[in-house]
Amino acid sequence: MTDWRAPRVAGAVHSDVLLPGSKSQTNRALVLAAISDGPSVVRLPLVARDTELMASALVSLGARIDRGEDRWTVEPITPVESATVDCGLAGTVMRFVPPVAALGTGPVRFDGDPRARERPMGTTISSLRDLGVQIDDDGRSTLPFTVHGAGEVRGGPLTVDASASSQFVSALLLVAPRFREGLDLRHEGGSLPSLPHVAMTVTELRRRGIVVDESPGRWQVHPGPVKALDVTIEPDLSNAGPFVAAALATAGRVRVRHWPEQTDQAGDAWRDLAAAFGGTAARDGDDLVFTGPDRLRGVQLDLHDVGELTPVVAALAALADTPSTLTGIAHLRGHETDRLAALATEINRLGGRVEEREDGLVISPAPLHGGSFATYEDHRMAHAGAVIGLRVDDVTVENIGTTAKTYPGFADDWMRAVS
Ligand SMILES: O=C(O)C1=C[C@@H](OP(=O)(O)O)[C@@H](O)[C@H](O)C1
Ligand SMILES: C=C(OP(=O)(O)O)C(=O)O
Repeated sequence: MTDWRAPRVAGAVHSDVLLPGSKSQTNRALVLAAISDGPSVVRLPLVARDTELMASALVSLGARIDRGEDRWTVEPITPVESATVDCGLAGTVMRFVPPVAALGTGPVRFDGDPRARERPMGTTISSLRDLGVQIDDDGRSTLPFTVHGAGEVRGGPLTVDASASSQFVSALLLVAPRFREGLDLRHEGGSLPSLPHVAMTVTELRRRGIVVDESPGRWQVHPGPVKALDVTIEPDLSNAGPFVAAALATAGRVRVRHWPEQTDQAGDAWRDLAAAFGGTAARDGDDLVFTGPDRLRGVQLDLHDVGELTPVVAALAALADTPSTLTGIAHLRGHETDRLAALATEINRLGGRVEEREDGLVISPAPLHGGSFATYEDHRMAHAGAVIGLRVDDVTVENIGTTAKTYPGFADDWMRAVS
């Protein structure tokens, strides 16, 4: 646990940032490579706790991963007799890997960090059971559990409630081409969050030759081989958030290198979020340049589609000089921590005025003071603390090392960017 004094800046932040690869793209590329028809190459993968856990999980299921610098070669799974998978706190590992294990023949036991045992897993367990897969969970509907693969999964029609996490949908779609009948998946229940992440799943399947028919709340994945591919991972635009926020919070200017022209990443929404806070985002060649407003104003935003951006948005809102309302994000209570409770508690501890609502936060202007900002094993809470610390004296972010979940170099890159 390394507590870390967040750097306070006197003036505007001006900097260039080169971000590590996307967690969501890296972990999709690894899963698809592990079930594909030959060796795949993943270039510029994110190397961080969540992707290391994914790589280890797939290796324990029988894949081979040869890790060169900036280039991983993945040989697909050859079945193993049994395995154990450590999911850490990675939603993508705990939701994406059980359907892969269901294709195998031996028992695969899944567990993770203490908090992982509290994250929603019921839909993964019930959907695989509905497809005929045997799972032992001692009646808990959470981690730990054991998947007993029978060598194949029939697939076909399936209805799930994925209102707690889009990852329940993505997980099934990723492996569906390997089900005997493919999959005709419907979501029924509360509104499905994080739609860009589902779009990313569909894009990645199609790039590998899989036919996917889509209509709202329904995905039909045709069975067939997953073509091995040589892919390059985009920079992680969700992790661009704190740097974009540095420009917005200080009337600064931050250039994010290699921002893709077209992408499914949720973090692409930073272009609109910057405008909502009164800033600008302008393309300059391969890069996107964010400029902050003279006065940061509050925002009224429904973040249902891009929930993972909330902690940094909330930090900016706490620095704004008019009130903000953030809605559509009840599902954040099942993330790395209950992010609505954590943000309200920690911002209020620094003198803020945050009210927690059932599905969001109301954040009113208040003079903030220094203090300790707890992070609850949540990388994005650490980002939020760093952003607030730019404009408030003596903010200490507890356990900055938690950023290693998706961005091991965060603290160093932040110091460089803001000093
Ligand atoms: O599929 C993915 O890669 C992700 C989907 C989203 O999950 P939720 O739908 O649970 O928010 C997102 O928040 C998470 O960081 C990554
Ligand atoms: C919700 C997140 O992660 P996970 O993939 O563990 O769900 C996140 O990174 O904001």
